[in-house]
Amino acid sequence: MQDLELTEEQVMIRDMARDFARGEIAPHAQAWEKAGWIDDALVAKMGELGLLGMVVPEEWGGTYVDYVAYALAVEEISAGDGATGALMSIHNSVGCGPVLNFGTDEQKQTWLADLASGQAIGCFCLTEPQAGSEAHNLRTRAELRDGQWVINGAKQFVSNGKRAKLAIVFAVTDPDLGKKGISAFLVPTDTPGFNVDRSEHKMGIRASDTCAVTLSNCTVPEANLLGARGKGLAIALSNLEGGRIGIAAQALGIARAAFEAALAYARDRVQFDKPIIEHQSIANLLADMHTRLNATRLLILHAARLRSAGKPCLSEASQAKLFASEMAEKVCSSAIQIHGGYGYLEDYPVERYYRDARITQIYEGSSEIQRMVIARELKHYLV
Ligand SMILES: CC(C)(COP(=O)(O)OP(=O)(O)OC[C@H]1O[C@@H](n2cnc3c(N)ncnc32)[C@H](O)[C@@H]1OP(=O)(O)O)[C@@H](O)C(=O)NCCC(=O)NCCSC(=O)CCS(=O)O
Repeated sequence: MQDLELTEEQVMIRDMARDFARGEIAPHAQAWEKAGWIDDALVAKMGELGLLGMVVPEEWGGTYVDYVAYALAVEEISAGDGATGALMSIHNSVGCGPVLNFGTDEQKQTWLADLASGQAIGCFCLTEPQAGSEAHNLRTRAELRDGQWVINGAKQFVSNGKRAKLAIVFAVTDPDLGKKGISAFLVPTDTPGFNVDRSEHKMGIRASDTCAVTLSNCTVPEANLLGARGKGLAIALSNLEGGRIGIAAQALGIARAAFEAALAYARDRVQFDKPIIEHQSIANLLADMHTRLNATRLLILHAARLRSAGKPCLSEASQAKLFASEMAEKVCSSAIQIHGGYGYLEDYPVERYYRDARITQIYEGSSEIQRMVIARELKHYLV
């Protein structure tokens, strides 16, 4: 896709991320998947390059340019490895985002520079065994005792859970107030009582650590309340709005990697005396894949531009995530089809892309939730 609507700075960031992903991420993705862990040195390098502080302004130690630059960078890193794209997107959007948007100056001083440089990775502890799509149905409790918050409960599907130094934890502080009784907390993960119980064994993005966490009398100072008491759900949902742009970009990156692998294979693989790209059925598949990728990027950039401008983009972010994640499954499946039997083998990366892409229809709000959000926002649609 041509760069007509991108600034020089956006192109520069995208190209830097692309070179880095091609040189230092993609060659190791399969090994990291086997190890179930992204190399620590690579994560440190991402921090040095500014890739982990992309929503944080310079004054707080970050590299924020705008959400377009961020989305382009997530796409590139995810084209190198979907798991690394997940780490990057989740850390930026729902790790750094809540501190930046709702933290006091003191909380920002304490955390933002370390988060933005990657010295501290963030994780987002919202989901619970019984509270997935129904985000407000939390059982984790936080009680104020002698000037400290004592938190007890269980969290599920916490990406970056093992690696994180800071957890954004959502807990019920005022059970009688329903959705308005949920609050957010900054919990350093070395706080006694913050326990990572296990890393989950997943279908895809296996190098990304997805954890089950329990909080057992996990006690933090009163000052670790993030934002106003009772505003936890709004804090979670507003950061997920930005997060969904990141996950859409992740899906796009994975799908683009699958497309590029299929294109290269189709140019090389000869059947019936000619490269298979010269067979119309294969050429048509590639044409559809390319079109879907470019249409998706436009949706993502549109949502990213709105968010950069400080405009509401709840529906647009959900549209981008919905479309990108469903597109990614189709495109990755076509890439396997083009590879034939080889596409089903671990020797080629397309089977990993297919597995990695699947989660993007589920986390940070399933496709069903994105449709619900988009439909609800139609109340603003003027006819
Ligand atoms: C299904 C839901 C959309 C339902 O939401 P609710 O109806 O329960 O919420 P509301 O009453 O609409 O809003 C509550 C509160 O939040 C404010 N809000 C909502 N959206 C925004 C926004 N975009 N920006 C700012 N504020 C917002 C709203 O105004 C209300 O505030 P007040 O009370 O009026 O002050 C919702 O439950 C939902 O989205 N569910 C999906 C949850 C989800 O995505 N979970 C995934 C979590 S993380 C994960 O997947 C793991 C990977 S990772 O580690 O990231």
